[in-house]
Amino acid sequence: MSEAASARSRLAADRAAGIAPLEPMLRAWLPTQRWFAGKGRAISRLRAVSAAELLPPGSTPGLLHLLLDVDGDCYQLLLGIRPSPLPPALGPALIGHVDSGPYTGRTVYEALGDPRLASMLLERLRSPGTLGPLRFDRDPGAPVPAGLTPRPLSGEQTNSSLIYGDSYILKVFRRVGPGVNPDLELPRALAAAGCARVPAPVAWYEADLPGGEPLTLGVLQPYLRGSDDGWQLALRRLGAGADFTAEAHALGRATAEVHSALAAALPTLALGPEQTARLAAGMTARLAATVREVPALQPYEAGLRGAFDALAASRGAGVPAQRIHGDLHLGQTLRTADGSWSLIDFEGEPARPLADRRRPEPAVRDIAGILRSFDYAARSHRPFAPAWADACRSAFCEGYARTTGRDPREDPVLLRAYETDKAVYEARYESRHRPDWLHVPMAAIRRLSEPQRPAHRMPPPVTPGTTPHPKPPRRPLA
Ligand SMILES: Nc1ncnc2c1ncn2[C@@H]1O[C@H](COP(=O)(O)OP(=O)(O)O)[C@@H](O)[C@H]1O
Ligand SMILES: O=P(O)(O)O[C@H]1O[C@H](CO)[C@@H](O[C@H]2O[C@H](CO)[C@@H](O)[C@H](O)[C@H]2O)[C@H](O)[C@H]1O
Repeated sequence: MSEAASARSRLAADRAAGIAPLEPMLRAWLPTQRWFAGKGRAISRLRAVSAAELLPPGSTPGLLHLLLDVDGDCYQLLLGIRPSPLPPALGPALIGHVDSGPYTGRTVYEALGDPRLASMLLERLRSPGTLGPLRFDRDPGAPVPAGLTPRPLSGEQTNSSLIYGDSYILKVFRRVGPGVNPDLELPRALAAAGCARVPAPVAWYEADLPGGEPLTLGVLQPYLRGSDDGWQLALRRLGAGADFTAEAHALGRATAEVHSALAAALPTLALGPEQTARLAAGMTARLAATVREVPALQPYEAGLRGAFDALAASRGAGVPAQRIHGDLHLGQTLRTADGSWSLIDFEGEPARPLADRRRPEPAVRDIAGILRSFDYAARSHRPFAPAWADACRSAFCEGYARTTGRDPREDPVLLRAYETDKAVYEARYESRHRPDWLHVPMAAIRRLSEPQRPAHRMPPPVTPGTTPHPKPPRRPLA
């Protein structure tokens, strides 16, 4: 680090203590952000964990990087600082005006909305090095061109992303914690193993804070221009009364390739009877907690528990466990312009502790996630299209088996336990975030709580492209 930069970082450390004048505006602004997890309750504690000036506030614009502890959760903020008033184009990014302390008379705003600051961030990622607690790194074999035009990604997401020149996408993680984020760790491991199913990180940045592991803050990876999100594609096909089994089959193969590469590249385990029983106990405990939160589940609790009891009782031999995606559903898949599938967003379920998300698990957890997604798609359609979902589920499993030699349906007890666990998770997710969608996991809950009958098993394999498909929708989606 240059002398000037080190002086700046010392100054920034002093300013971490001096951000007090920003506090009131941050308290008001944070709950308005999609990525802020503490909505619905007043913020009691807010303090800066670190501050680094990527551009000093004397420059116009200035760029301040903050890690904020908000009631025990750590958030990453990138704040632009300019003299008032802001240019009109930055109006929507406004956070507030400062009237005391080191930034007196200036306006603070969300930096990712400012193309100049977004460009500056890319420049920083292009040249490895440190600035205060921040460490910028890149893959030396994948140089990123300068001067790419930035734009924020529109649409719902857990974090915040910027697209550069339609060639790269930078994900800025919002809620962060010590330990490498699997969304950096797994794609890097896959890239090193030569697996092309996942866009390979080309640059990333982390924070080194005293006394802990580094925190992953952002990852830059190639942007798959012109790709279709698997969820939207499935809905479009359903709406047109069209078949999706060829795609489901190919997605099964792609998922299996990713699983095989992860198993080869990273530690694996065989879960013995005790560990399997513990896994089942974890699912049972999640169910009990969810029943308390979503009373509609209560009549089905005993039936659902049966799936977990069966898992606990079923094991003589070990269940293979490995690193997995952890939150796989159709919205995490991209079909590229050449028709091949890629998987994205390896963060896992963001609400789970990082240590849990990094633990090896049976790969069937991911498979259950995709199978549930076909059901979601079919139930978003009017009329409900069960044959479409069944055919997709079969085609996916077949594609998976084609690559790994093992059809997930050969272990119905394990598959049912994971599908049940996912449906329970979805019931909680929907009741918290989209109550209008609760009926979708509830339908699965009813089905999965029934005693297992042979008829309950999935239909035999289909030849892709030959599925009976539903009629076009008669009325809009729910
Ligand atoms: N490499 C990529 N190429 C094209 N689009 C992408 C890529 N990575 C992410 N996206 C798009 O960005 C959206 C958000 O990405 P995601 O990793 O799911 O972020 P988050 O974890 O914040 O939800 C995805 O749904 C997808 O549409
Ligand atoms: O946004 P994330 O990727 O973190 O995932 C969360 O939100 C998903 C909805 O956006 C939710 O997925 C559920 O709904 C999908 C349709 O919108 C469906 O395809 C999935 O199968 C279903 O689980 C996901 O559960 C939640 O973690």
